[in-house]
Amino acid sequence: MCGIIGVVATSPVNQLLYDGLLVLQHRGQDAAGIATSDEGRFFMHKGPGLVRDVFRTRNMRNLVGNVGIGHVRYPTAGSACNPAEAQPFYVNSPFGLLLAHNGNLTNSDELKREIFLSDLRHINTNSDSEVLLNVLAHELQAAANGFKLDADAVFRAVANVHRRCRGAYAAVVLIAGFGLLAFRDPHGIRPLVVGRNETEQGPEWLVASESVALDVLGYEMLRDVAPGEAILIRTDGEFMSRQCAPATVQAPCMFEYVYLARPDSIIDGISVYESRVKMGEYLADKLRRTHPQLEIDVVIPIPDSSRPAAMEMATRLGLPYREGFVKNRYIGRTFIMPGQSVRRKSVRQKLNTIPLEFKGKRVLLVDDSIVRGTTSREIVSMAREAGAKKVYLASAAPPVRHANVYGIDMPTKGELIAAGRSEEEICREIGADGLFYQDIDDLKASVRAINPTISHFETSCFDGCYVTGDITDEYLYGVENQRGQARVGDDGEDGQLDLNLVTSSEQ
Ligand SMILES: O=P(O)(O)OC[C@H]1O[C@H](OP(=O)(O)OP(=O)(O)O)[C@H](O)[C@@H]1O
Ligand SMILES: NC(=O)CC[C@H](N)C(=O)O
Ligand SMILES: [Mg+2]
Repeated sequence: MCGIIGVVATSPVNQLLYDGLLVLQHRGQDAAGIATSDEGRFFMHKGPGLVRDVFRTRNMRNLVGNVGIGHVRYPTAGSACNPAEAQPFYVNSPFGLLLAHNGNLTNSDELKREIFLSDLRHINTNSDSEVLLNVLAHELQAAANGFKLDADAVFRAVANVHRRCRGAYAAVVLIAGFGLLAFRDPHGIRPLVVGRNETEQGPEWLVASESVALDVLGYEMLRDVAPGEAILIRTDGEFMSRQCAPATVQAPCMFEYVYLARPDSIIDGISVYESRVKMGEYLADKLRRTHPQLEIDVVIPIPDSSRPAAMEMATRLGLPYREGFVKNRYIGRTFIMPGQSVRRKSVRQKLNTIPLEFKGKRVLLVDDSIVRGTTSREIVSMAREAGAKKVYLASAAPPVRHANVYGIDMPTKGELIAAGRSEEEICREIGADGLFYQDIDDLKASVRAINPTISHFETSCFDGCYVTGDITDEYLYGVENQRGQARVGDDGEDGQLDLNLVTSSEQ
């Protein structure tokens, strides 16, 4: 779940893209990049690290132009420490293209072979996003009418991308001298919204992973990009869109609502915050139903993402809500950090207890999800060290028992604390006195309560049902091996990349 952003404006966009990436930082902490376009010429700076570390004033000055795209990366293919896999990716032919991608292709190995053998294109990294760009490049070349590119050709090319690519992809693409293209896979697994800003010089358009970017940058939210849809904005501000997939079954990723997205975002008509509050409501009702005698003195959230659910649980159960853990705001999200040892260390560095809230009490700790158990193991023992009499743990999401192949880096079942374990065994493993999970149906109901028009969600990590229909055990086994090897040495490395590209503007 990387963060992507694209803009067509009437004035320079470098600062706007930087600010937008800062707002999307929670979606990827490993690398960042911005590319801009000015009169058919591309400018790009990208590298490993947080947005604030990757861009210096001199880099920003070089990013000229009124059109651009940006990316923050959380790798699901390749490795976190390879600077060559930072995005956007560039190909010079046809026309000059730059792409930023959120998601994960599930047939990238197959496509890579095909691209080499039939399309005569070379892929130089292990990133599936480079594959996506090359498929698009090939299809654009084939669809372009002679040397002239028009909107119809672009939409036909995206239709062929949908035909060839499997998995999850929300992408923004700069086409040199032509404009900004944005598209979402036929299931709409990863989010993408479009907004507009009226200026005296004409309309400006912004496409981003989450609506919070529109809010903060002063754009008015127009709508979500529909599953399978492509949006094309010419450099002069002309806006066009077309449905490019023959059949779509909308299935937004459930984990966006549980954890990934910011609570102040609205994805596919569902307020992330409201859905999390509902999760708390359903979980409180389940707890009362299944454990009517359980005595709890206080509800304590595990910051940050669990707060809305924890607060609602406390209200519903008629219990006090207390902030028992203080978070160091300068340490990023643990779950999306590369490498288990760094994740474990960061939980202790990030969270500290206020003993007063634990001493002699029966505490109910609430988290949004338990994935590898890194956070809960540490937190439960910290609560005991702080003097808690009983430590119960509730998870606003059901047990995560299956690998994710659509843009969340949990490719190996073995790393998931709930894989192959009963709830009692997980509870023992975590060291809690009781463990309470949300039911999958209640999770779905929590999200549907906000927007009943969406009937399907991508819930594979909870139920093992993969919406794209192409995921076999053999495939999952292959991914486990591949990712296991790629992650070795994911401990960070410096290496920034500047590109100052001259491209043709003769389209
Ligand atoms: O079981 P685990 O593998 O530890 O993963 C789950 C935990 O990771 C996330 O927190 P994170 O610290 O990433 O971010 P947050 O501050 O948004 O809660 C999530 O909110 C859980 O607390
Ligand atoms: N989490 C994502 O969206 C990752 C995008 C892409 N698969 C990469 O690894 O860079
Ligand atoms: Mg958390």
